[in-house]
Amino acid sequence: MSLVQEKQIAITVVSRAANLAQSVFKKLVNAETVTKKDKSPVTVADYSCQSLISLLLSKAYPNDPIVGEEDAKDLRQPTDESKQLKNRVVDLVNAELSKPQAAGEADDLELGVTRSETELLDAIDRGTFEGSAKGRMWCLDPIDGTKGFLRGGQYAVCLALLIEGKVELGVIACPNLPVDPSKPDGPRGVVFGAIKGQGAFQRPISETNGPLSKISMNSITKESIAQASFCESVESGHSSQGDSANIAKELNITKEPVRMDSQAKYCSISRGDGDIYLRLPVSASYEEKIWDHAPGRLLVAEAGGKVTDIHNKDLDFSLGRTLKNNKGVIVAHESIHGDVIKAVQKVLNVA
Ligand SMILES: Nc1ncnc2c1ncn2[C@@H]1O[C@H](COP(=O)(O)O)[C@@H](OP(=O)(O)O)[C@H]1O
Ligand SMILES: [Mg+2]
Repeated sequence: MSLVQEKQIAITVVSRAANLAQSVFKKLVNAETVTKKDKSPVTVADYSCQSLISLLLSKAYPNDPIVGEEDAKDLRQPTDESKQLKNRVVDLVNAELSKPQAAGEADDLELGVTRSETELLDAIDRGTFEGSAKGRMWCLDPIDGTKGFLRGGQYAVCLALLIEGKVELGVIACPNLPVDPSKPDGPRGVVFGAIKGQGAFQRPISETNGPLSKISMNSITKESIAQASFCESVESGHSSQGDSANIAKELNITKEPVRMDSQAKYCSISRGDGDIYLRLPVSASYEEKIWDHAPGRLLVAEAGGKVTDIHNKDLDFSLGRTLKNNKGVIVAHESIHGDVIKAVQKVLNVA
């Protein structure tokens, strides 16, 4: 199967999951959110989107492993809370699966058919692959930016295909991002995608049969770097906002940072809504997760940007479920990435 066909499949499954997420968005009740051992929240939408995407992917690629953020352990507990959550997941996924195939959606996914509870829970657990430098694997973040999802901000459904440890295809759906950035109150919901060597594109999620438009980062030079705008996490625990302010000062950037949850940051700068994305380590021990960066990294690269860590090393997706050989993430247009790295290394006192 060609990467172009795989792209159509990835866009279809991610867009379906984005529809599902949108239907849950803001309607969550407490019983639909649980707190994981590491204290991060996980919602009925995280489980449902992982189930839906893993299930559809396994129709198209029964042998491909999936590295997904969630597992179904909590849904399999014999408590009332777990049962309630599980029933809601099954209902939501089946409601989306039962919608017939629309024009433009990929064939062979058996859309229009509901599934048993066992199939849907097993699909979630297909995401427990440990990662590999060999062969094919999919990398899935069913709801990236769960805190953004809960607070009514940005969130993203993120899927990437990796071959021999390299990202070959990436698709990200942002249900809450304006279709036209100049009309923040206009329609929302955009799907972004990229194939290695073939560019980056976007399309409204709802237009399953609509054209994909090519996107690119703003061209920016050393001379205009002071006019750049940068984005970072809303969560100060995910990226040091004090360090980013000092880096901005070092680059003579005066615009306030744009704070946004999820890989919507990669999407925004890929289409020129901003110029730089800084993710600066808060704790020395945290290892970035591959599903938080795989599709975003390809999207930016295909839109004219460069993505490295704070040591100017490429992100290495071949080492398991985390980027264990990288620290932080620095994203900027190729023409200014070197200058941004210099400022980052000066402020953080690293080389
Ligand atoms: N201490 C930390 N440093 C950096 N990232 C962290 C972190 N703790 C959690 N994260 C990750 O940050 C992601 C959200 O990124 P952002 O801050 O850009 O919105 C979370 O994804 P999920 O929301 O999918 O769990 C989670 O994987
Ligand atoms: Mg995430």
